[in-house]
Order: sequence, then structure tokens, then C-alpha cells
Amino acid sequence: MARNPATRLLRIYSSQFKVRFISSSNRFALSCHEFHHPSTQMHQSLGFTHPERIQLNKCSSSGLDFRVLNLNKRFYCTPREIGNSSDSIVSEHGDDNKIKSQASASTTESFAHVSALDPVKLYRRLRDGPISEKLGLEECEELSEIFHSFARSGWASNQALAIYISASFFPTAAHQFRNFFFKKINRDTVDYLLSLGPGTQSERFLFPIFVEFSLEHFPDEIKKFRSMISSADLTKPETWFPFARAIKRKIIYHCGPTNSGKTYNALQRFMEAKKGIYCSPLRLLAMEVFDKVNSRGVYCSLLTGQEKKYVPFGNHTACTVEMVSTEELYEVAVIDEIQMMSDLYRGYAWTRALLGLQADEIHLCGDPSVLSIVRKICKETGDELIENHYERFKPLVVEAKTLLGDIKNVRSGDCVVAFSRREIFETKIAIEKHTNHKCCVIYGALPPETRRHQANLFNEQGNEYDILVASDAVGMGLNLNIRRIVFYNLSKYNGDKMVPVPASQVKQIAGRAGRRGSVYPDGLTTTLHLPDLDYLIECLQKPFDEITKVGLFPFFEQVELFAGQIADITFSQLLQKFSENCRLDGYYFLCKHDHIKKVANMLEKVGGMSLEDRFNFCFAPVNIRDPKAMYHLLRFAQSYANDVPVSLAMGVPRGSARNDGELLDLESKHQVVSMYLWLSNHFKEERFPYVKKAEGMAADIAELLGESLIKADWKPESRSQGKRDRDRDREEGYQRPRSLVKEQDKKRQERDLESLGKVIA
Ligand SMILES: Nc1ncnc2c1ncn2[C@@H]1O[C@H](COP(=O)(O)OP(=O)(O)OP(=O)(O)O)[C@@H](O)[C@H]1O
Repeated sequence: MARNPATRLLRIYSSQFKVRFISSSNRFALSCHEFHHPSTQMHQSLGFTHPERIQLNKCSSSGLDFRVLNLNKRFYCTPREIGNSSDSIVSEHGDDNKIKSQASASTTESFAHVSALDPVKLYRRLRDGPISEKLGLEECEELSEIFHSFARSGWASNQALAIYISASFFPTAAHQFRNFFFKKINRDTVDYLLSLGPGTQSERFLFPIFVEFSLEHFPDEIKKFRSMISSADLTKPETWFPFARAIKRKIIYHCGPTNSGKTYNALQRFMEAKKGIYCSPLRLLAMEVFDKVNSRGVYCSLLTGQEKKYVPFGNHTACTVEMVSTEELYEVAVIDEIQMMSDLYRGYAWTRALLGLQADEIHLCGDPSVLSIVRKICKETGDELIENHYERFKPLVVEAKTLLGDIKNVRSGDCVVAFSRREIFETKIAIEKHTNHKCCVIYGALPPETRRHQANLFNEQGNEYDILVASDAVGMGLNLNIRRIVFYNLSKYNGDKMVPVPASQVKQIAGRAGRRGSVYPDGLTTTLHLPDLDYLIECLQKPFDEITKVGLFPFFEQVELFAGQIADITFSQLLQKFSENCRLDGYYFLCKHDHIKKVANMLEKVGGMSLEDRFNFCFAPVNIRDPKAMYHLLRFAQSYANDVPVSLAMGVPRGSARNDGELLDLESKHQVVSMYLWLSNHFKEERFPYVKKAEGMAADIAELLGESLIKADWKPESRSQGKRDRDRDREEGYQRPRSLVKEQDKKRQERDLESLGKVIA
């Protein structure tokens, strides 16, 4: 074997990722990623002329493989004995000598007296030892690099949370730890660290010493963060409801697709019970159940954010899920659309109802997506779970022909679903212009009363209003006589860009066609454009996604406790800090609250409000993109804070809308009135003395909206609105596609090109 004369000067310290070349007097480092210039002695000893042109081929525990480019020679460097010996073998390429030694094992062996030492002892030895000898420049640089890597380590920062060193304080703590280490250097420890180099190994070695250091040096920071963390602790939410835990509850999960009789069966039990509560995802649905149950002779009250209708002697209540009381005892509770536990914004309300309701029997109605998570929750709460699986009464049939892109092909009993207000009105106008049909309209911004009115008009047989044009708001809560659901398109704007409508939503909407007991018991669905059909079929065939996390949000008391830990901070910052520091168990997420923070920011201008008032005001139902509604909310808060009666200070137009601008104004006005009613229900009533007036106004506006929709034959957007949309589109650099058609065409073209490419290849 050809021995290089330089072998005696070489020693491999750590072979894993970092290799140290040690000459008799100096140390030089070479790493996998970068090459530190060796000194002249090194070059001479190896006979290199341009040492920076060394290319490292491989560096592993079995050795070092590098090429000296300017010599065009390749070398193997073999660790024969690491640590104690200064000898290694460097052989030129072509030598078959196989390397056997295990460098890292040898390294550990040689530093066993350091690595195996109890970190507490090691820390004390450093702390109580003398001020250290000075390190050489290179050593200093490398050690700095090791500490720098430690301070940036996500692993170490995460681990530090366990001893209540916050992520924001960790870099400061790590920096002070570094200073301490450099002051109290210990030769063996330094050598060991240098042998490990920056990265995982040194982090693991340093961390326990860092813990000892931190516990001794930062007791105040730790205490502060600890109490902050424990006040933002959202783990084990099932323990928040001790009274519910004291009851042996029976949970019945009615699990199945739309139109399979889930709610019907749950409501049967609800009506039989001595005392029951029905929790709805929408005001509209709560109203429907309220009417239905009362019409069957079971006295039932209504409770939503905006209205309280007490029915004397009634033991039953239909409420929106956010309003349900976890303090009352019920025989039967129904939680509808339980899969909404996973809703990014409102999911916490379903989670709270499931965990906190004090009822002997809780009926959950929904699709199978949250079944496995409900099973886990029931295990933790100790409740008995009964699963009832359902199939659709009649299968949904997809019409392959579609409307062939021509809206004139609509038929009586059709519901055309579009995903923007503009498209809804365009469709309605086009149908009424080119056919003999008349359209009813349903979309989310309409008050529930108007939606119901439109639904009734559509459901009634024998009138000319036999087509419904609706948004995704039609997917839940209304019993409609729909023969066929026609998707105008299958993409929608998600606030940022156009995205395909999620399969679960497509299923939910399509499932509204052909309800049992309706005029059309057989359901059909199709698309306006042929190319959208594939996506529709794909969505309907897709099994339900399994949800892995459900929403949580803190109660006011939890936020208040947290606020006690931090001084001089705005409410919006407080919420931000809470979300950064809160702890959650594996299958919970903190619900999004950007809209709440936006309202909180606006309300910062209002002084003299308690934290609780601020918290409650932030939950008022307001469209944050509607400046008029935001202005009124600010005004309400100012009056409230100034201790003057909160007035509506808003009039109702005399007649129905004559154009889209007036229609938008009516929608906006209704939202303001609705907000006033909501506030009056969440604060002392005497502070909101105009409830009766507000109720009257809400009813008047809803009626005007209904009349306006019947007459609506104007262009859906005023010019400025259209321009605003176009400007925004331009600013955001995206084109708003009319439907999936273009995308599908593009995909098809791409596929064609691809196959052409294959043929050519
Ligand atoms: N046993 C039954 N007898 C008579 N009508 C029924 C029966 N079961 C269900 N229905 C009717 O069938 C229709 C659909 O039932 P239901 O609303 O319970 O379905 P669902 O599975 O809850 O659907 P969705 O999820 O869309 O609300 C309703 O109009 C309901 O009144």
C-alpha cells in the first residue's frame, strides 16, 4: 500500500460529518459542505499546491474520500485509531484496502469520560471551575459555529418549551449559555464538542447542560412563561365540563349521506323526550325545526343569536349551536351536521356542544367524516357510542348529457347552483330572458326570512316560479322540491384564488335533489358545461375524507386568565399571543380567528371597555369586508362604552331595490340590524333599547329584499363594482375563470401534448 508521507500528520476526530486534519502544531477543519483553508504546513506536508481545490467525495464513519483536483489524485483517509493516535492512513486511489474502523464509536470511546458524565455534574464542573484558558482562533470560530447552530435549532427550541423557556426567549437564553460556556471552558468538553461539530450530535450533548444552566439563570422568565402557558392550556377539553362528565351519556351517531333520514330519526326522539334541545348550524334550520315541532303539538322555543322566542310551557328548544347551554339538563339533545366540528372558523361550537352537553342521549347527525374522531372523544369522555349507518333513500342519478353549455335547457324543478352573487344574478336574468321560467333566488347574504320566502315560492306547485338559482347556501337546512341540481360551474373564489369546490360540498349540494316526501323523490344532478361533468362524477364517487382534527376556542375565562399574565397589550395582540402559546391535544386545532382580530383592532379606538365586553363585541356577526357594517359596529361599541343607549340611527328604504347597488344596500342594512339584535341578546338589554324597532326593521328589509329579488332584472354589478373586481383581479394577478371548462380544456390540451411527446420520443 502506498503510504503518503503526510499520514503521520493526519488524524480524524469525528468521521461522521466533520473531519479534522491536525498537523503537529495547528488544527484545520474540513467539512462535507465547506472547506476551510488548510495552512501552509498542511499543504507542504501533503505536497499540495492549491489546497482549496480539494473535492470531498465521501465522508463517513468508515473514512474520508477526497480528491485533490489540481493534482488530479484521489485519496482515501482511513481512521485506524481515532483520538489517541495521531496516525491515519492516507492511500492513493486504487488501493483496495477496505476501511473497517468505526470512527464515531471510537470518538465516543475516547470521550467517554465527557459524554457519559451526568449533565448536572458537567454543568456544575463548568460553573465551579476556573475561568478558562484562551482558545485558538480557529477553535473559537468552530465552537461559535456549534453554539450558533444550537441557538437556531428547532429541536432544541422545541425541547426547551418543556422547561418553560419560550420560543421567543430561547435565542437569548442560548446566547447567554454560549457566553457562559466560553468563559468557563473545559478542555475535554471543548475537544468533545469540536469532534461532534455543529448539528444534531452537539445539540443533543449541549441541551441537558443548557437545561441546568437555564433553571439556575432564568427562574423569573421560566415562572412567567409557565403561568402564561398554563393559562393558555387547551389540552384535555373534556375536563372543562365536569357536570357532563358526571353523567353516563349515550351518544347515537346517525351517520350517512344527505337525504337518508338521519335528522328525521333524531328529531323523532327529540319530540318524544320530556325535555330536548336541537342544535342547528343555521338560524334558518333552527327556525324550520321550531316550526315543524310546534306544528306537531310539541311546544318548542327558538333561541338564536338574534332572536329568543319563548313558547309557554315548552320544554324543547331549537337553537343555533353557538347558543346551546351546557348548564341545563336535557333528556335528548340533537347536534345536526356534526361534521362541522372540523369547520375552520366555527368548529369549536360543535366540539363544545359534544363535550359539554348535559343530556342522557345525544343524537349526532352527519356524514361519516368525523366518525373516527367521535369514537376517540367518546373513549376519553367515557360515553357510550352507538353508530347508526344510513343509505340514501334513492340513489342520486347523474345526467350525462348536461345542459350542453346552454342555460335555455333548464327544466321545471331545476336548481342551478353558482358560487358567486354575480353568476347567480346573471343566470337568473338569462333564464328569465330566454325561457318562460321564473326564478327564485337563495344565497348566503340574504336574511333567513327572505330565503324561506324564496324557498316556499319555489316549493309551491302551480306558480311560474319553478326554477331556483342558488349559491352553496342551498346545501344545508331547507326542504326543497328540487328535481335536478345543475352546477353552473364547479370552482369558486376562496378569498384568494379560484379553487375547485371540495368534493364533500359538491356531494352535500347535489344531495338536495329528490328528497323523500317531496314532489320529486328521484334525484338528478348534472352540470351546465359538459367538461365539468367528469369532476362532478369524481366528487360523487369519492368516499368521505376522514377528518383528523376538530376545532376548539377558549372561553372568555381562559382568555382572561391568560390576559392576567401579560401587561400592556392590545386585545388583538392578546389573541395572537394566546394562539402562539396555547397547547392543544393531538386531534384538536385552534379555530381561525382573523376576523375576530380584525374587529378587535378596529375596537382599539374605543376606550373604557372591559375585556369581557371587548371579547363579546368581537364575536358579533359582522361582515368584515363590508365597511358600512364595520362602521356601525364601531358606533355601537362607542355608544356602549360611553354608557349611552345604543341607537340604530339608520333608516329603511321606502321601496324595493331598483338596481344592484340598492339591493346590496338592503342586504347590508339587514346585517346591521341583525348585528344590533345579536348585541342586544349578548349584553344587558337596557343598553340596547331599540330591539322592537330593530325587529320591525329586520322584517321590513327582509320583505323588501324578497320583492326586490322577484323584480331583479338588472345587471348584477354596478360599473364601479365590476371595475373594483377587475382592479382587484389585476392587482392579485389572477384571472377569474368562468367555470372549470377552461381548466379542463387546458388539461386536455396538456394531456394531448404529453401523449404526442411520448409518440415523438
Ligand atoms: N321515516 C320517514 N318517514 C317519512 N319521511 C321521512 C322519513 N325519514 C325521512 N323522511 C323525510 O325525508 C327527507 C330527508 O330526511 P332527513 O332530512 O332526515 O335526511 P338527512 O339524512 O338528515 O338529510 P340532510 O343531511 O340533507 O339533512 C325529509 O323530508 C324527511 O322528512
